[in-house]
Amino acid sequence: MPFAEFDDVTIHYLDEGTATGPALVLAHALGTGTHLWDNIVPLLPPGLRVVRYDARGHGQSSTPPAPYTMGALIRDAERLMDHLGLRDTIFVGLSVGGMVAQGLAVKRPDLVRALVLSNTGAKIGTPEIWAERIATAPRPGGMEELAHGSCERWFPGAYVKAGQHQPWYEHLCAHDPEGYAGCAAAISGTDFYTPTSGLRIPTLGIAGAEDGSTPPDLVRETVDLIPGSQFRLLRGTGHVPPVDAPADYAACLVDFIDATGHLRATPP
Ligand SMILES: O=C(O)CC1=CCC(=O)O1
Repeated sequence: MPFAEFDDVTIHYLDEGTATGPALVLAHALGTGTHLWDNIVPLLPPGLRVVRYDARGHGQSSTPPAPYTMGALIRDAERLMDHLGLRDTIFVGLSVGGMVAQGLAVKRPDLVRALVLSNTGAKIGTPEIWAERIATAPRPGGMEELAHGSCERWFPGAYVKAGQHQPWYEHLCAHDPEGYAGCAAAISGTDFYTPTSGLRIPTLGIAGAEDGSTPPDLVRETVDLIPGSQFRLLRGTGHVPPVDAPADYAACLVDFIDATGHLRATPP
């Protein structure tokens, strides 16, 4: 199981596909992990190197004491990519992963040649919403309460009614409250409207029509900060389309990878 050890955190990652190919990096949402991408990776074109990782406080990465800053989450991605010798990648970030994507592209343009900002925003929620979740996470039954609310916001009603959300509900219930609260604090303190509006790289925004966390208008407003960006609205899905609409989601990625010429790019 690959791990990268840094001074304050150990990051678990998966490095798949063609080792010498141009790279795609996948950064997940709050309360999920590398498995968010399980249905997507097999649908990506051959020839790519596909790297995904667990954010600090998530999955098999370590959980430093909360709270975390967005700067720390960005630094983790940066250090992992340097550790793996990745440059000129397409960085796909979903939700908080999309915030990391924006910050990383501003900080280290050598690492990111194109961006997919999926179900995310330059700013997500309000300090009050995040303070409430940070207080709830460590309470007895707190993660269950958060898991319930998350599934309501993340998935279309019919998906929840049919019980298809159940594995994700259980995953969220079992999530380390410190890791959840730590990353929630990072989101709470982040407003990327100004830095993101300075980006000048190919960008695709992906939104789910039934996303109760980062609605389509927020995703569109965010990618509109970057001149020339594209926007795709996926119907019948919510906040985590790699889970409930993998074929449509992968098709968006494949079209974008084609349009950027990434597979024709010379690997680093
Ligand atoms: O938990 C949510 O409602 C949605 C969310 C915000 C940031 C993230 O990664 O997930």
